[in-house]
Amino acid sequence: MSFFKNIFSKEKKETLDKGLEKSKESFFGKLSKAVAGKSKVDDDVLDNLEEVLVASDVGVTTTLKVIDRIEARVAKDKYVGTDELNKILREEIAGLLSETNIGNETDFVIPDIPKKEGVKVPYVLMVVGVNGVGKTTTIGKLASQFKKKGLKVVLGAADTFRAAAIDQLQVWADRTDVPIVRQEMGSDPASVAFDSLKSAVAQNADVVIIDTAGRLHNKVNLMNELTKIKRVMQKVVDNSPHDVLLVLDGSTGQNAFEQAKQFTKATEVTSLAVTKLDGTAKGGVVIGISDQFKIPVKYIGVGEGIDDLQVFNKVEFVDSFFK
Ligand SMILES: Nc1nc2c(ncn2[C@@H]2O[C@H](COP(=O)(O)OP(=O)(O)OP(=O)(O)O)[C@@H](O)[C@H]2O)c(=O)[nH]1
Repeated sequence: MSFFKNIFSKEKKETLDKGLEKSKESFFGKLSKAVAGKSKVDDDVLDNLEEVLVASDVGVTTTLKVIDRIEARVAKDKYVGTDELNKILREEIAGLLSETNIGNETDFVIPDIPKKEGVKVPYVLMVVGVNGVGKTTTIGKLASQFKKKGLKVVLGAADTFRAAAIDQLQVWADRTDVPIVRQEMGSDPASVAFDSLKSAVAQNADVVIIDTAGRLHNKVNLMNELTKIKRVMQKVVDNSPHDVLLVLDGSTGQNAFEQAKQFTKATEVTSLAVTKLDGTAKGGVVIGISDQFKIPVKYIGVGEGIDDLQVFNKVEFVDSFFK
């Protein structure tokens, strides 16, 4: 029985366990096969383990790092059963996640931004990511969670490239009963972001979430657009955005790595949300991306429902993944 069960809410744990079901099944099945019939950790076992990690979308670089650590820890040819190997693997992966995911957050909180000349300053969260990864849904879920915490939220529809994106954000604004700042399709995204921040300040809002367009096919445009949005936002709130959250679809495995690479080249990404971890066996992507890009995973999506976004907690994640 796991010690962590006592710390975290039962409901959250159940959703996480269920969300990671496919990743776990596939991981465990393969892990058991990797050591089946073996009585010691030899090159064969390490090779098999490497294959399992790569197949779980942990990524080659991170996989090799984990294998090296296990090799350094377990004396070659020493007897190690599945349970013990699993325990060692779990400890090494938890250690790896700890290098980037320093805190152990369990709740939707945002830092307080000091007042400026006596006026409340909202926390500015800019959300980036390509279309279809679950960006709008994540923004909606975040708005709902922050609101539940008693925070005043404003949404900014700065993805003006497609009318559907604005309309979809409007749907979430209505659903969560949160004000939204929007303009016509095709209007300047930076202007929408500027208006959103002005509106948030005027309304004494605690947090403003800015949706942006994620057209990766033209990296220079993307970079220019995000840079301009930031520059214009800083006219209203110093040092904004306080967080640039990149949303990645966990079910796309290696594609998510590629997107992380492109976005980190285009702008400074300060945190990650990995969505759609339910229904995929590629949960290992969380471990690899966080390790390779040295960016903390802040949120994970484990379902389509409004409450199916969780604050990423490395202890819970590893506990659930390896249970
Ligand atoms: N199963 C599951 N589905 C999710 C999750 N997050 C988002 N989705 C679904 O993914 C689909 C795409 O999500 P959107 O929020 O529309 O994606 P987007 O990135 O904003 O894409 P555009 O609106 O096309 O820009 C929707 O059907 C969501 O319900 C998740 O964690 N799990």
